[in-house]
Amino acid sequence: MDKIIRSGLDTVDSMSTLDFPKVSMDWQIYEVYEVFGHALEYVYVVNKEGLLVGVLDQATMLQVGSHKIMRKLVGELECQVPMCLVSGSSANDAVSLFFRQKVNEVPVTDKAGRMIGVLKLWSLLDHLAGKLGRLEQELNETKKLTATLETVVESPYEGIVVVDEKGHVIMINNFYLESIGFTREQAMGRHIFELTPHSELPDIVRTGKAQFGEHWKVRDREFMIIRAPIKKDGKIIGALGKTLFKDMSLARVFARKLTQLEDDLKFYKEELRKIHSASYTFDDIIGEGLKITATVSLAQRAARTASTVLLTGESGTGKELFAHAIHNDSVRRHGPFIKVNCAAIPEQLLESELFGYAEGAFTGARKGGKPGKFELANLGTIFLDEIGDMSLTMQAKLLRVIQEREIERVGGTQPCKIDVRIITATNRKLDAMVQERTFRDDLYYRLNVMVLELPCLRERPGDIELLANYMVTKLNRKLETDVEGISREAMKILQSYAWPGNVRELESVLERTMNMVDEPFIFPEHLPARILQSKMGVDENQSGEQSSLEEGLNSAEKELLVDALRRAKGNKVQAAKILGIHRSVLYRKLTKYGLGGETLSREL
Ligand SMILES: Nc1ncnc2c1ncn2[C@@H]1O[C@H](COP(=O)(O)OP(=O)(O)OP(=O)(O)O)[C@@H](O)[C@H]1O
Repeated sequence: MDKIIRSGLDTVDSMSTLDFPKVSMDWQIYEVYEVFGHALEYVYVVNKEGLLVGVLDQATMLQVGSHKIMRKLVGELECQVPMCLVSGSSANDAVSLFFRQKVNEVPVTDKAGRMIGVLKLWSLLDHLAGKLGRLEQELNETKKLTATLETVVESPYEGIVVVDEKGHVIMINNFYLESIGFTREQAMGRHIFELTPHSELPDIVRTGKAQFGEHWKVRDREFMIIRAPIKKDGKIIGALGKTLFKDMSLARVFARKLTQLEDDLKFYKEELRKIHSASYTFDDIIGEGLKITATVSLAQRAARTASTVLLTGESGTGKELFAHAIHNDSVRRHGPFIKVNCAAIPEQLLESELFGYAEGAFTGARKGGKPGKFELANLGTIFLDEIGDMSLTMQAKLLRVIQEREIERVGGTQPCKIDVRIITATNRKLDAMVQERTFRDDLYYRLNVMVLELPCLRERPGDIELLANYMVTKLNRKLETDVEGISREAMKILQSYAWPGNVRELESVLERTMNMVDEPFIFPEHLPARILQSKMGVDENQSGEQSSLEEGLNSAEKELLVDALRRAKGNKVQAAKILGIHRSVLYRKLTKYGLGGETLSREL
């Protein structure tokens, strides 16, 4: 008996995955579980404590005869089991009898007839019914999933094929079938090479490497496709081939859209970079006068250091231009250039604008907080324009930042180290403000490290012509105009004007004029009245020498005109070309020198 039980016990492990009911520990019974089939495949023998003491497999039972085993067991345990179990010639008969009678619980009594437990048989029918129910549910779910999958797979816009690990087609949609010219019956189960001889899906199965955006040509149609391995438990069990677009024309539309989006992105990135970068260099600073050239050299020297720079000068003298140039000539040129106009931001906002704010710092504060200009300028330059307009409170905070080289967001708790070069500018007299105690002296001394005083335009009249011509070229680009230049007379007027608004005023006068003028040259009558008024002074101051020079120039010009007309045989368009001037300028000059009609014929 021991031997039988032991040999049976050896099978327990191999059966552990089967769906057996659990042995209840509080049953004082002997249990027999029927597992499957019409025979008792296994008999579990449980002792009074409910512990499994043995497993008898079918072979053992058939060999020995289950009724004998039962008898033996019963004998050993001194109990009786009903005759139905032990009377049959084989275990099969006994089980059949049970199922016919739909009996699955049999009382077990001792020799004295006292019931000592229940012999339980697991009913195969109940077991199967339960299993069937579960299977049906699983089947329904699988059907639903299959229907969903079919809808997805049957896309009218994409072809899909799936092969197993041997390269045989196990799934294919109609779009794909149409593309390769096969029916479903012909394709399913066939090796992919029989459908598309150059298919790379078997390679994907072999290498496990996906391919994306590959070009695929089949029967004069072109597609863009992806191929990907299908894995289960880390093992490659097949491969998927999928076209990405209905055809290449759609792919091209998509590619065009993508390129457009990329271009837009590039454009906006560039715009953002421009906003946060300095646009001008020292080459953009025009001027040959002593004062301006000396200031440029000093600025170039400042660019090579990390010191704070203070730019002073009247409005429009080019302070911002210099700040850009210094940044662009410094080691920080690849870092950001952030400009803050301290006068333009309301006092209560300036602190958060400069230092940022932490999340929840105030009602309406952005989630995650917001970095301030100092943080944005990290590793670059911050240009604090109109520093003289900063309140005393803010001056104190700025001083702290300059001294500590760290900032703390409004409402924040953590100071943050920054590496920023500071350039400040003002058109106010900071030293006088210090005397008046409207500007902190300690901050003034911190800012006053390298001071650049920009000359105003009236101090360098010699540069007006240079600047004006430079502006005409610059404005032609901006306004898309074709102004060739400024006439001598108009230039004289510009040079005699005081330019209280400095270079900015000169630029705006020329912009306004160029917008109005239809001719290639700017003449005095095109200039604004306030500028023209300065002409009076010039006329009065003109010397005899200047007049004779002008006369000389005029007669030389007249000669050139006549000569060109002669060479062009009187053709004015041709003559204008020879002179390199516009036709309308030629007409104007002909009128000026009285070279119209008969006079001209005589001259020629
Ligand atoms: N030397 C110069 N060469 C060429 N352009 C100049 C020069 N100086 C100034 N400009 C031009 O004049 C205009 C005004 O210059 P900018 O804004 O730098 O002056 P600003 O001193 O900073 O003025 P504000 O004090 O009003 O801020 C800009 O278009 C600038 O390019």
